[in-house]
Amino acid sequence: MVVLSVPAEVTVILLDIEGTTTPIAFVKDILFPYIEENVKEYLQTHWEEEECQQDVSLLRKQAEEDAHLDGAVPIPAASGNGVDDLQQMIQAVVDNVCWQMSLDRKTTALKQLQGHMWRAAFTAGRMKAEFFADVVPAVRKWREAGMKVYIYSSGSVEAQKLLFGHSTEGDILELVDGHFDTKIGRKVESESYRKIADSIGCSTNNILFLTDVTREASAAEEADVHVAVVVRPGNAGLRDDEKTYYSLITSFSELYLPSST
Ligand SMILES: CSCCC(=O)C(=O)COP(=O)(O)O
Ligand SMILES: [Mg+2]
Repeated sequence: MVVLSVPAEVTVILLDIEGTTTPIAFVKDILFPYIEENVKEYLQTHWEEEECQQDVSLLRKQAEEDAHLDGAVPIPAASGNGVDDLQQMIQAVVDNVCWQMSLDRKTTALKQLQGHMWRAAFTAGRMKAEFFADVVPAVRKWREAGMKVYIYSSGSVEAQKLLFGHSTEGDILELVDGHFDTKIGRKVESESYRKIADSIGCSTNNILFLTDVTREASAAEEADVHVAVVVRPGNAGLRDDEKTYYSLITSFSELYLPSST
């Protein structure tokens, strides 16, 4: 088995979700289709609620910023002109959400609405999040060795908590010391990793970030965070130069903590 030694200065392990702790197939084949199939009904049922109106406002603001992009779908402001106007507005939000999802965009606005929609499915027990088999045993071991474990995903913090709270391994939320999402910044920007270190109260070089996406690894590394790229079944392939440059692991069990036996 390949073993990757964790540098002694590392005290925090920061984990990506999709493609790292959780199969991309679970996200692409279960979580995302749930949104596409249910968004219209969700909006029609929850439209009058404050939370739903906040989600729509954030999506509208994002749509304004996206206006210059090819195929962007605008969301008109409410004119208050009755049922037809409402149905048109809901359809515009649906089309905007589906357009963003077709590009796998990671905007905070999209991720916030998705999180709210998944809540009903997870809490009703209609959905359970999948984790790779090596994840929970490794995280337990790291924590026993004194490591802190944090999550940094484009999925909203609320959605992250749903996944960890309703997994095929049971409620594993207690294994996580804290969560970060794109509210702290995009995962492909190095400043986000500096802010995460500040928020945890450590230096960036105390963190080891595990992700499947090399653009995220590169941004983290630029901020002096240690990185390893996680290679899982179903993940996008890596170029040869990426395979040579990055430390690669195929299972969390390949990480060796000098402090553990
Ligand atoms: C709570 S994760 C839901 C999946 C998701 O929406 C997503 O965008 C995953 O992105 P990641 O940053 O974990 O690769
Ligand atoms: Mg990922």
